Amino acid sequence: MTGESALETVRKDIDAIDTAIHDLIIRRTQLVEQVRRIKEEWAVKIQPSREAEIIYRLLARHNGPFPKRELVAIWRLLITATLSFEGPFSVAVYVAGDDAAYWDLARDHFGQFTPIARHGTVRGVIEAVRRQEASVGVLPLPTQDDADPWWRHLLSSHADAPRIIARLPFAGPANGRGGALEALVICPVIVVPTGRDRVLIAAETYADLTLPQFAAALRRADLTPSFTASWQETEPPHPRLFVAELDGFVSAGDERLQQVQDRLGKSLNRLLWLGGYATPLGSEELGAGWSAPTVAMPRPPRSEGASSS
Ligand SMILES: O=C(O)C(=O)C[C@]1(C(=O)O)C=C[C@@H](O)C=C1
Repeated sequence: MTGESALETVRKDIDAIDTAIHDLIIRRTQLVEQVRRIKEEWAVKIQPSREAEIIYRLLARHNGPFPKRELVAIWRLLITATLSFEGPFSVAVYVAGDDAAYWDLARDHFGQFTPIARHGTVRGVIEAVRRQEASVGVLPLPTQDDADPWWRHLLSSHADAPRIIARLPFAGPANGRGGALEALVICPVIVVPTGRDRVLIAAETYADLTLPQFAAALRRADLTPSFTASWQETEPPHPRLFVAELDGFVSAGDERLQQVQDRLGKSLNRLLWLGGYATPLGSEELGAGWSAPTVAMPRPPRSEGASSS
């Protein structure tokens, strides 16, 4: 067989495979039509934990040279296409001036055809999600020295309040303008355990409670803070706020949170669950070719107002 006729034969096989993949996409969408009807009355359609589980499962069974990041990208597009088929789906993203780094992160995760609206302030993103003008919001990953930490605007016990649902990028840095930049996604939906989770909680105090004391109380209750930060509210009644990211799934009703509340007693005004995320894929899972960003949030320096763990 000549090279050209061999190529012809292989291309016929590729065409047959493309047809089979296409048929399966059509069948998958028919099933999603059932999901769409089940969710008809649901205000929020996105199920971030289910999305992560789909990708964890496929990556675990993957083999052969097809790159895992591209495999994830294909499924992200399938899932995002499905979401907009279930109901209107849009993204509010924080864009600081000309720097569209978070836009790129949002586009990589939610696809190039999902409507994305820019907001020049983190508050604008949160309000857009709260008013249901956007389905999800993309915000910078909190750091120790945020001048205006957005997580404090999420302190609400309201059932429909926006919560943290995902961390981006989910499958390692792509070719976006942000390089190793990371973000959190918010939406008024509650994540459920996937087996690979982190959650964020916030606390409010009017007492002399310090962040190291708060972090120590978490550890005494068998919780593992991987990031903590604090904020002194400038507006009356001037509470001091703490945020902590915890390793593993901890639900809002987890008895360990109750233990923290009991131990700190009156010095803790309230302890709130801010949501969580299925942990993004690490470089070892995705294969070589790029250097992984730190998967835990930046560790706080050992200084006043910060505790390391
Ligand atoms: O399983 C669901 O709830 C779906 O809506 C289907 C699906 C998918 O495409 O598999 C789409 C969107 C959700 O966020 C999760 C999964």
